[in-house]
Amino acid sequence: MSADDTGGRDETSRAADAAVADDGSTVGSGSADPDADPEPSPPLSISDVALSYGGGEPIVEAERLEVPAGEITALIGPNGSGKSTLLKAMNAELSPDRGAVTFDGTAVEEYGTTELARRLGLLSQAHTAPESTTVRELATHGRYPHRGFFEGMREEDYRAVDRALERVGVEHLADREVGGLSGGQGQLAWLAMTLAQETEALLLDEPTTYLDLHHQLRVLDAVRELNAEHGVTVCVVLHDIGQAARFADNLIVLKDGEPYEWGPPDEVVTDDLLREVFGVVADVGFGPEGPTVTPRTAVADSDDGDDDDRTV
Ligand SMILES: Nc1ncnc2c1ncn2[C@@H]1O[C@H](COP(=O)(O)OP(=O)(O)OP(=O)(O)O)[C@@H](O)[C@H]1O
Repeated sequence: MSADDTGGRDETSRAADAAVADDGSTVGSGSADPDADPEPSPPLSISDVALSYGGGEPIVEAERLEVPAGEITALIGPNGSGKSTLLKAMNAELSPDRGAVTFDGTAVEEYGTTELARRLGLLSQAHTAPESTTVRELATHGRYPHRGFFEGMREEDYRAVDRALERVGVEHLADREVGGLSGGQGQLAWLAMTLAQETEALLLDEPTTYLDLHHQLRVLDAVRELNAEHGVTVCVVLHDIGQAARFADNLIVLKDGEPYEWGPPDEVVTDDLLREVFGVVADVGFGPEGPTVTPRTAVADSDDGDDDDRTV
């Protein structure tokens, strides 16, 4: 699918407000039959958006993009191409200079902060918490949007925190202070906080950074599980293109702040794309789980992507 193709997806099939599922969780709309497919959470849509910091030159411009309802979409692109900036706009942290980002048909800025946080969870790259905060306390912060201002933790909040710690595999770190964690352990702790929010949609900015392969797969499995069990809509920034192609239902490729291509991985990932967008010569194959990518070498900086095959 090309960047300017509207895709014609039906935006009317939106889930009702989050309901309490059988296991007490509040993600998605739940279902009486555990074997039935969950009703998908709403989509995120971007139309005619220009994003900048402080009203300067646009960093991202996109006519139309969609993170489809109840599907996993990976946002990929070179360093500085605008992935985090786009995610910030999806979470109403950055107001568009033009156009709108909508979730469930409403511009994200029109939601109150707490209401949006109840429905949309963001794992950003910028983490700050007092060093003495324990992993469990951090995960507990994820429950604030679901509690009244003066309310303490309810039974369902404790259960949500336990579920998040378990999903991410950090129960054994629950009483450790975040200041004493390794980079990867810290990343998992912040992810547990985001999952404890139990939202209908998840925006994850490089959730696998710092993680060894086992933990990368564990995190992606946890996200896939949430998507399959609760229909959670996911937009995730990943740098490993092969991993993104295996994991996601759709890819959005950003280049220099503009959508270059979007659609299913087997349509999007080609050796031309890897060369022209990522500046790498790579072999692209097709396995049972979708495209496989074997990077060979970096294209020389002076190569403009024409027929010249020089490599560094
Ligand atoms: N707070 C900011 N103020 C001004 N410019 C910014 C700010 N944050 C990012 N930028 C600029 O916006 C552009 C896109 O940055 P962004 O972080 O969105 O890219 P990215 O694709 O997520 O990159 P990476 O893969 O390196 O994380 C870059 O040129 C960056 O320098």
